[in-house]
Amino acid sequence: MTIHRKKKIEVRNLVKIFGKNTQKAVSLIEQGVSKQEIFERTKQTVGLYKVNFDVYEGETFVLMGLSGSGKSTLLRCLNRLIDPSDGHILVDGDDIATMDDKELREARRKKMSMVFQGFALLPHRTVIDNVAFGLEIQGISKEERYVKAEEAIAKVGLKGYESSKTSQLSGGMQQRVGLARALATDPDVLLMDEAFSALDPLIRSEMQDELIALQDKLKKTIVFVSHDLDEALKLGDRIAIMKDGVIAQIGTAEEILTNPADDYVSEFVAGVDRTKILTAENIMKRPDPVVSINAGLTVALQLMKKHGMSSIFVVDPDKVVKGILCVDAAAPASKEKKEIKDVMKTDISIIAPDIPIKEIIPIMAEDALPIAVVNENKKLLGVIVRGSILSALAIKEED
Ligand SMILES: Nc1ncnc2c1ncn2[C@@H]1O[C@H](COP(=O)(O)OP(=O)(O)OP(=O)(O)O)[C@@H](O)[C@H]1O
Repeated sequence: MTIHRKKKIEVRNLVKIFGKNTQKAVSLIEQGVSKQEIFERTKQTVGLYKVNFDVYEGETFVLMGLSGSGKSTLLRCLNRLIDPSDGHILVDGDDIATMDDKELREARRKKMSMVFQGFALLPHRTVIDNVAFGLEIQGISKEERYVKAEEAIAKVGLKGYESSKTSQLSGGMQQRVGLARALATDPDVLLMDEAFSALDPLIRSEMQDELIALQDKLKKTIVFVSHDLDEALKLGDRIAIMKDGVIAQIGTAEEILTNPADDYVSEFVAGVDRTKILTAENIMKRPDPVVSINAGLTVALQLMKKHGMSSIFVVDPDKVVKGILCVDAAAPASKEKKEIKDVMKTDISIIAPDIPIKEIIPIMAEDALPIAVVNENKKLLGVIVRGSILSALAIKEED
């Protein structure tokens, strides 16, 4: 990643062994013995082994993996709901792993909140009491906690429901209460453990959209656990794929789909609809050569011949796309002393780099000419031809 951003969380060599004889288990892992065999031989469970990653400020980082891969253990180590066996968890440079109780309480109060699966609400209390509860246990005055609770309730769109009993609310609304409770303390970091897994698919998708919208405004650092790949791809700026307590790959959705680190990750992502995830930017080719609108048709024809192209994009001196020149039109026109601008096709397909393949396919079907990928100033960034889509989707061309 080239953008320079502040690291909010740095996890270093994190190990969690469930059981008493952690050293024995660690030495077996180091000999390459599998998690399953370690359990059979020692009754120790490897929860996490030498996990390393960073989460940047304002990022949504998703921990993803099959059941038992260690996602929840990892998330719970971040705020020490589970004590790690070894390693470091730096939040703003302070090591959560080595904090004493007082420091830990302080860090949890100021820095991190957790949103649980199944909401963990008090059913007979009202919405506002539930939201204020987190502040109450932190010893914040009644007046202040109700002001903050009101604010958090508004953020999650529950204004008007302050005095409803949570047991009377729908699942989606209950999860909003859980989210409001986590937001009430205004934490920098939100830890979300399968937060939407208990919701039915439609509500779940709605909550995902709302989290994305909320995150656009609040810009928290979010670590989100999910076993659902679609959810991970939708929410995560980056995703860590876990297997047997280790991280198999960390990357953006595009990186993981286009360049899976191993067979495990490949299998994991095999069923994903790539046309929804991969964008123009991921599949475009470099746009060279292009021809200047001020060049002659002979130059354009030579370029096309040299590079085996049947068409070429025409650009102005600022690299802004002006049209496309096809060899069929250029060849006869060059004999009539015409200029590029007289014969180029100006009605061309132009798309932004973040357009998913799903939306590019119909454009390509309508017009077989290459598509120009341009930035907001219409400068040419890349070119998409039929083959770019086919190879991105790993489809063999029949003819
Ligand atoms: N308290 C515990 N005592 C012993 N083993 C545990 C404990 N908690 C978790 N484990 C084991 O640690 C491993 C990782 O579990 P964890 O719950 O973190 O996985 P997960 O990826 O979150 O799975 P799920 O999606 O099912 O919640 C599993 O093998 C699990 O059995």
